[in-house]
Amino acid sequence: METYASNAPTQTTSQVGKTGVLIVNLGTPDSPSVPDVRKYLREFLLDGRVLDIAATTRYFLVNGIIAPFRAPKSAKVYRELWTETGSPLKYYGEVVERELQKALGNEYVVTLAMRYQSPSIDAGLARFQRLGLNSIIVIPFFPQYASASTGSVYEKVMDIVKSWQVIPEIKFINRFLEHPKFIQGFVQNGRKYMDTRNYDHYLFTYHGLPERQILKGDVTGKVCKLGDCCGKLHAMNQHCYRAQCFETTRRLVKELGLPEGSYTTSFQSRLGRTPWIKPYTDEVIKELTAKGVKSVLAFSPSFVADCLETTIEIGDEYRELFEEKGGEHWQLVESLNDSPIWIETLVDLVKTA
Ligand SMILES: C=CC1=C(C)c2cc3[nH]c(cc4nc(cc5[nH]c(cc1n2)c(C)c5CCC(=O)O)C(CCC(=O)O)=C4C)c(C)c3C=C
Ligand SMILES: [Fe+2]
Ligand SMILES: [Fe+2]
Repeated sequence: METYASNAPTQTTSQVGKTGVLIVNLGTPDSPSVPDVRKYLREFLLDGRVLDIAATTRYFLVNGIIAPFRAPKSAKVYRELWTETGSPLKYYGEVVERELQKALGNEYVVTLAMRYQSPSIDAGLARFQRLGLNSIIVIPFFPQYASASTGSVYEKVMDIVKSWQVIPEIKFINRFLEHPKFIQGFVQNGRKYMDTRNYDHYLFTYHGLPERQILKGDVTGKVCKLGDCCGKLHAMNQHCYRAQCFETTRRLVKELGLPEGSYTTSFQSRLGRTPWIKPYTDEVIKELTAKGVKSVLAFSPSFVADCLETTIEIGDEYRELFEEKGGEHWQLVESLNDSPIWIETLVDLVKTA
């Protein structure tokens, strides 16, 4: 068979013609030690798509303030998250890598990468280059598109392959919130709790973003006002992350059969003093408890694997706030992790790419 990269060092004819599938999640520290967490935060927050401010201010802020002061605090929380298999984000990534490889068979080479820290996107793509694969499918593990997540993965991949002599066909999966099996995965997990008790309210809490990042994505400058306009996803606001989150909730609510008024969409994890997209999860929790809500089932559909933002922020910190304000029963629905339906979702995404 013809190969396009005949000088690739470990290429074998048996690999030629295969498709590389690069599954990419955000990344996590190598360990919960302060130096490793600092290294992770530095790489993450020096990304101009994540902290989208002037480069000199970003360097000053990250190196002078965030890395020295936030790293010890974050490391403490990462120690609570860490299990005997390490960081859940990475552990589930590795299981999914194996399961997806099994499900796809030997026409495909599946490789896990992290946008920050390890295993790196450089290493994953170098593997594909050595094997002389014909095409690559990149699946960022973010159900909704955001410049800070999916956009950053695209930029990194393009930055690496730009120096290759032969750039194979590359397909990027932009988002998958509409995929019925992705929705069904969260529905299955949620039903496990709904079958055993009733909840006063259902919360769909997504990773937040600075408002300016959403507004920069509106090329017309006229469509997104960060208000009710994001409530419906249509041709003109396709790239609005906030609108994509509301659409995700709409689909989940439909499948779960939740009545109007029994659920809320909110945004968590804000950092810094600039405005982030609203409503803020902590404020919603205070409003709900003030209205007498005693039990909440919380979904986190911007994450496909449990991580610091789900297990600790939603599972522990928001629970504490809820109970402090008079709430009685707070339950986090686990993420898709290594569930068979998540593997089936990925198989579909690959086969239809
Ligand atoms: C400006 C800051 C941040 C933006 C913008 C941002 C966007 C964003 N992040 C995720 C997914 C994850 N983020 C995680 C952790 C995390 N996020 C930020 C900041 C921004 N994220 C920080 C500083 C951290 C580290 C933890 C901390 O110190 O608080 C994680 C968890 C990783 C883990 O190890 O478990 C995920 C996942 C998305 C999808 C997103 C844009 C939509
Ligand atoms: Fe984040
Ligand atoms: Fe919007």
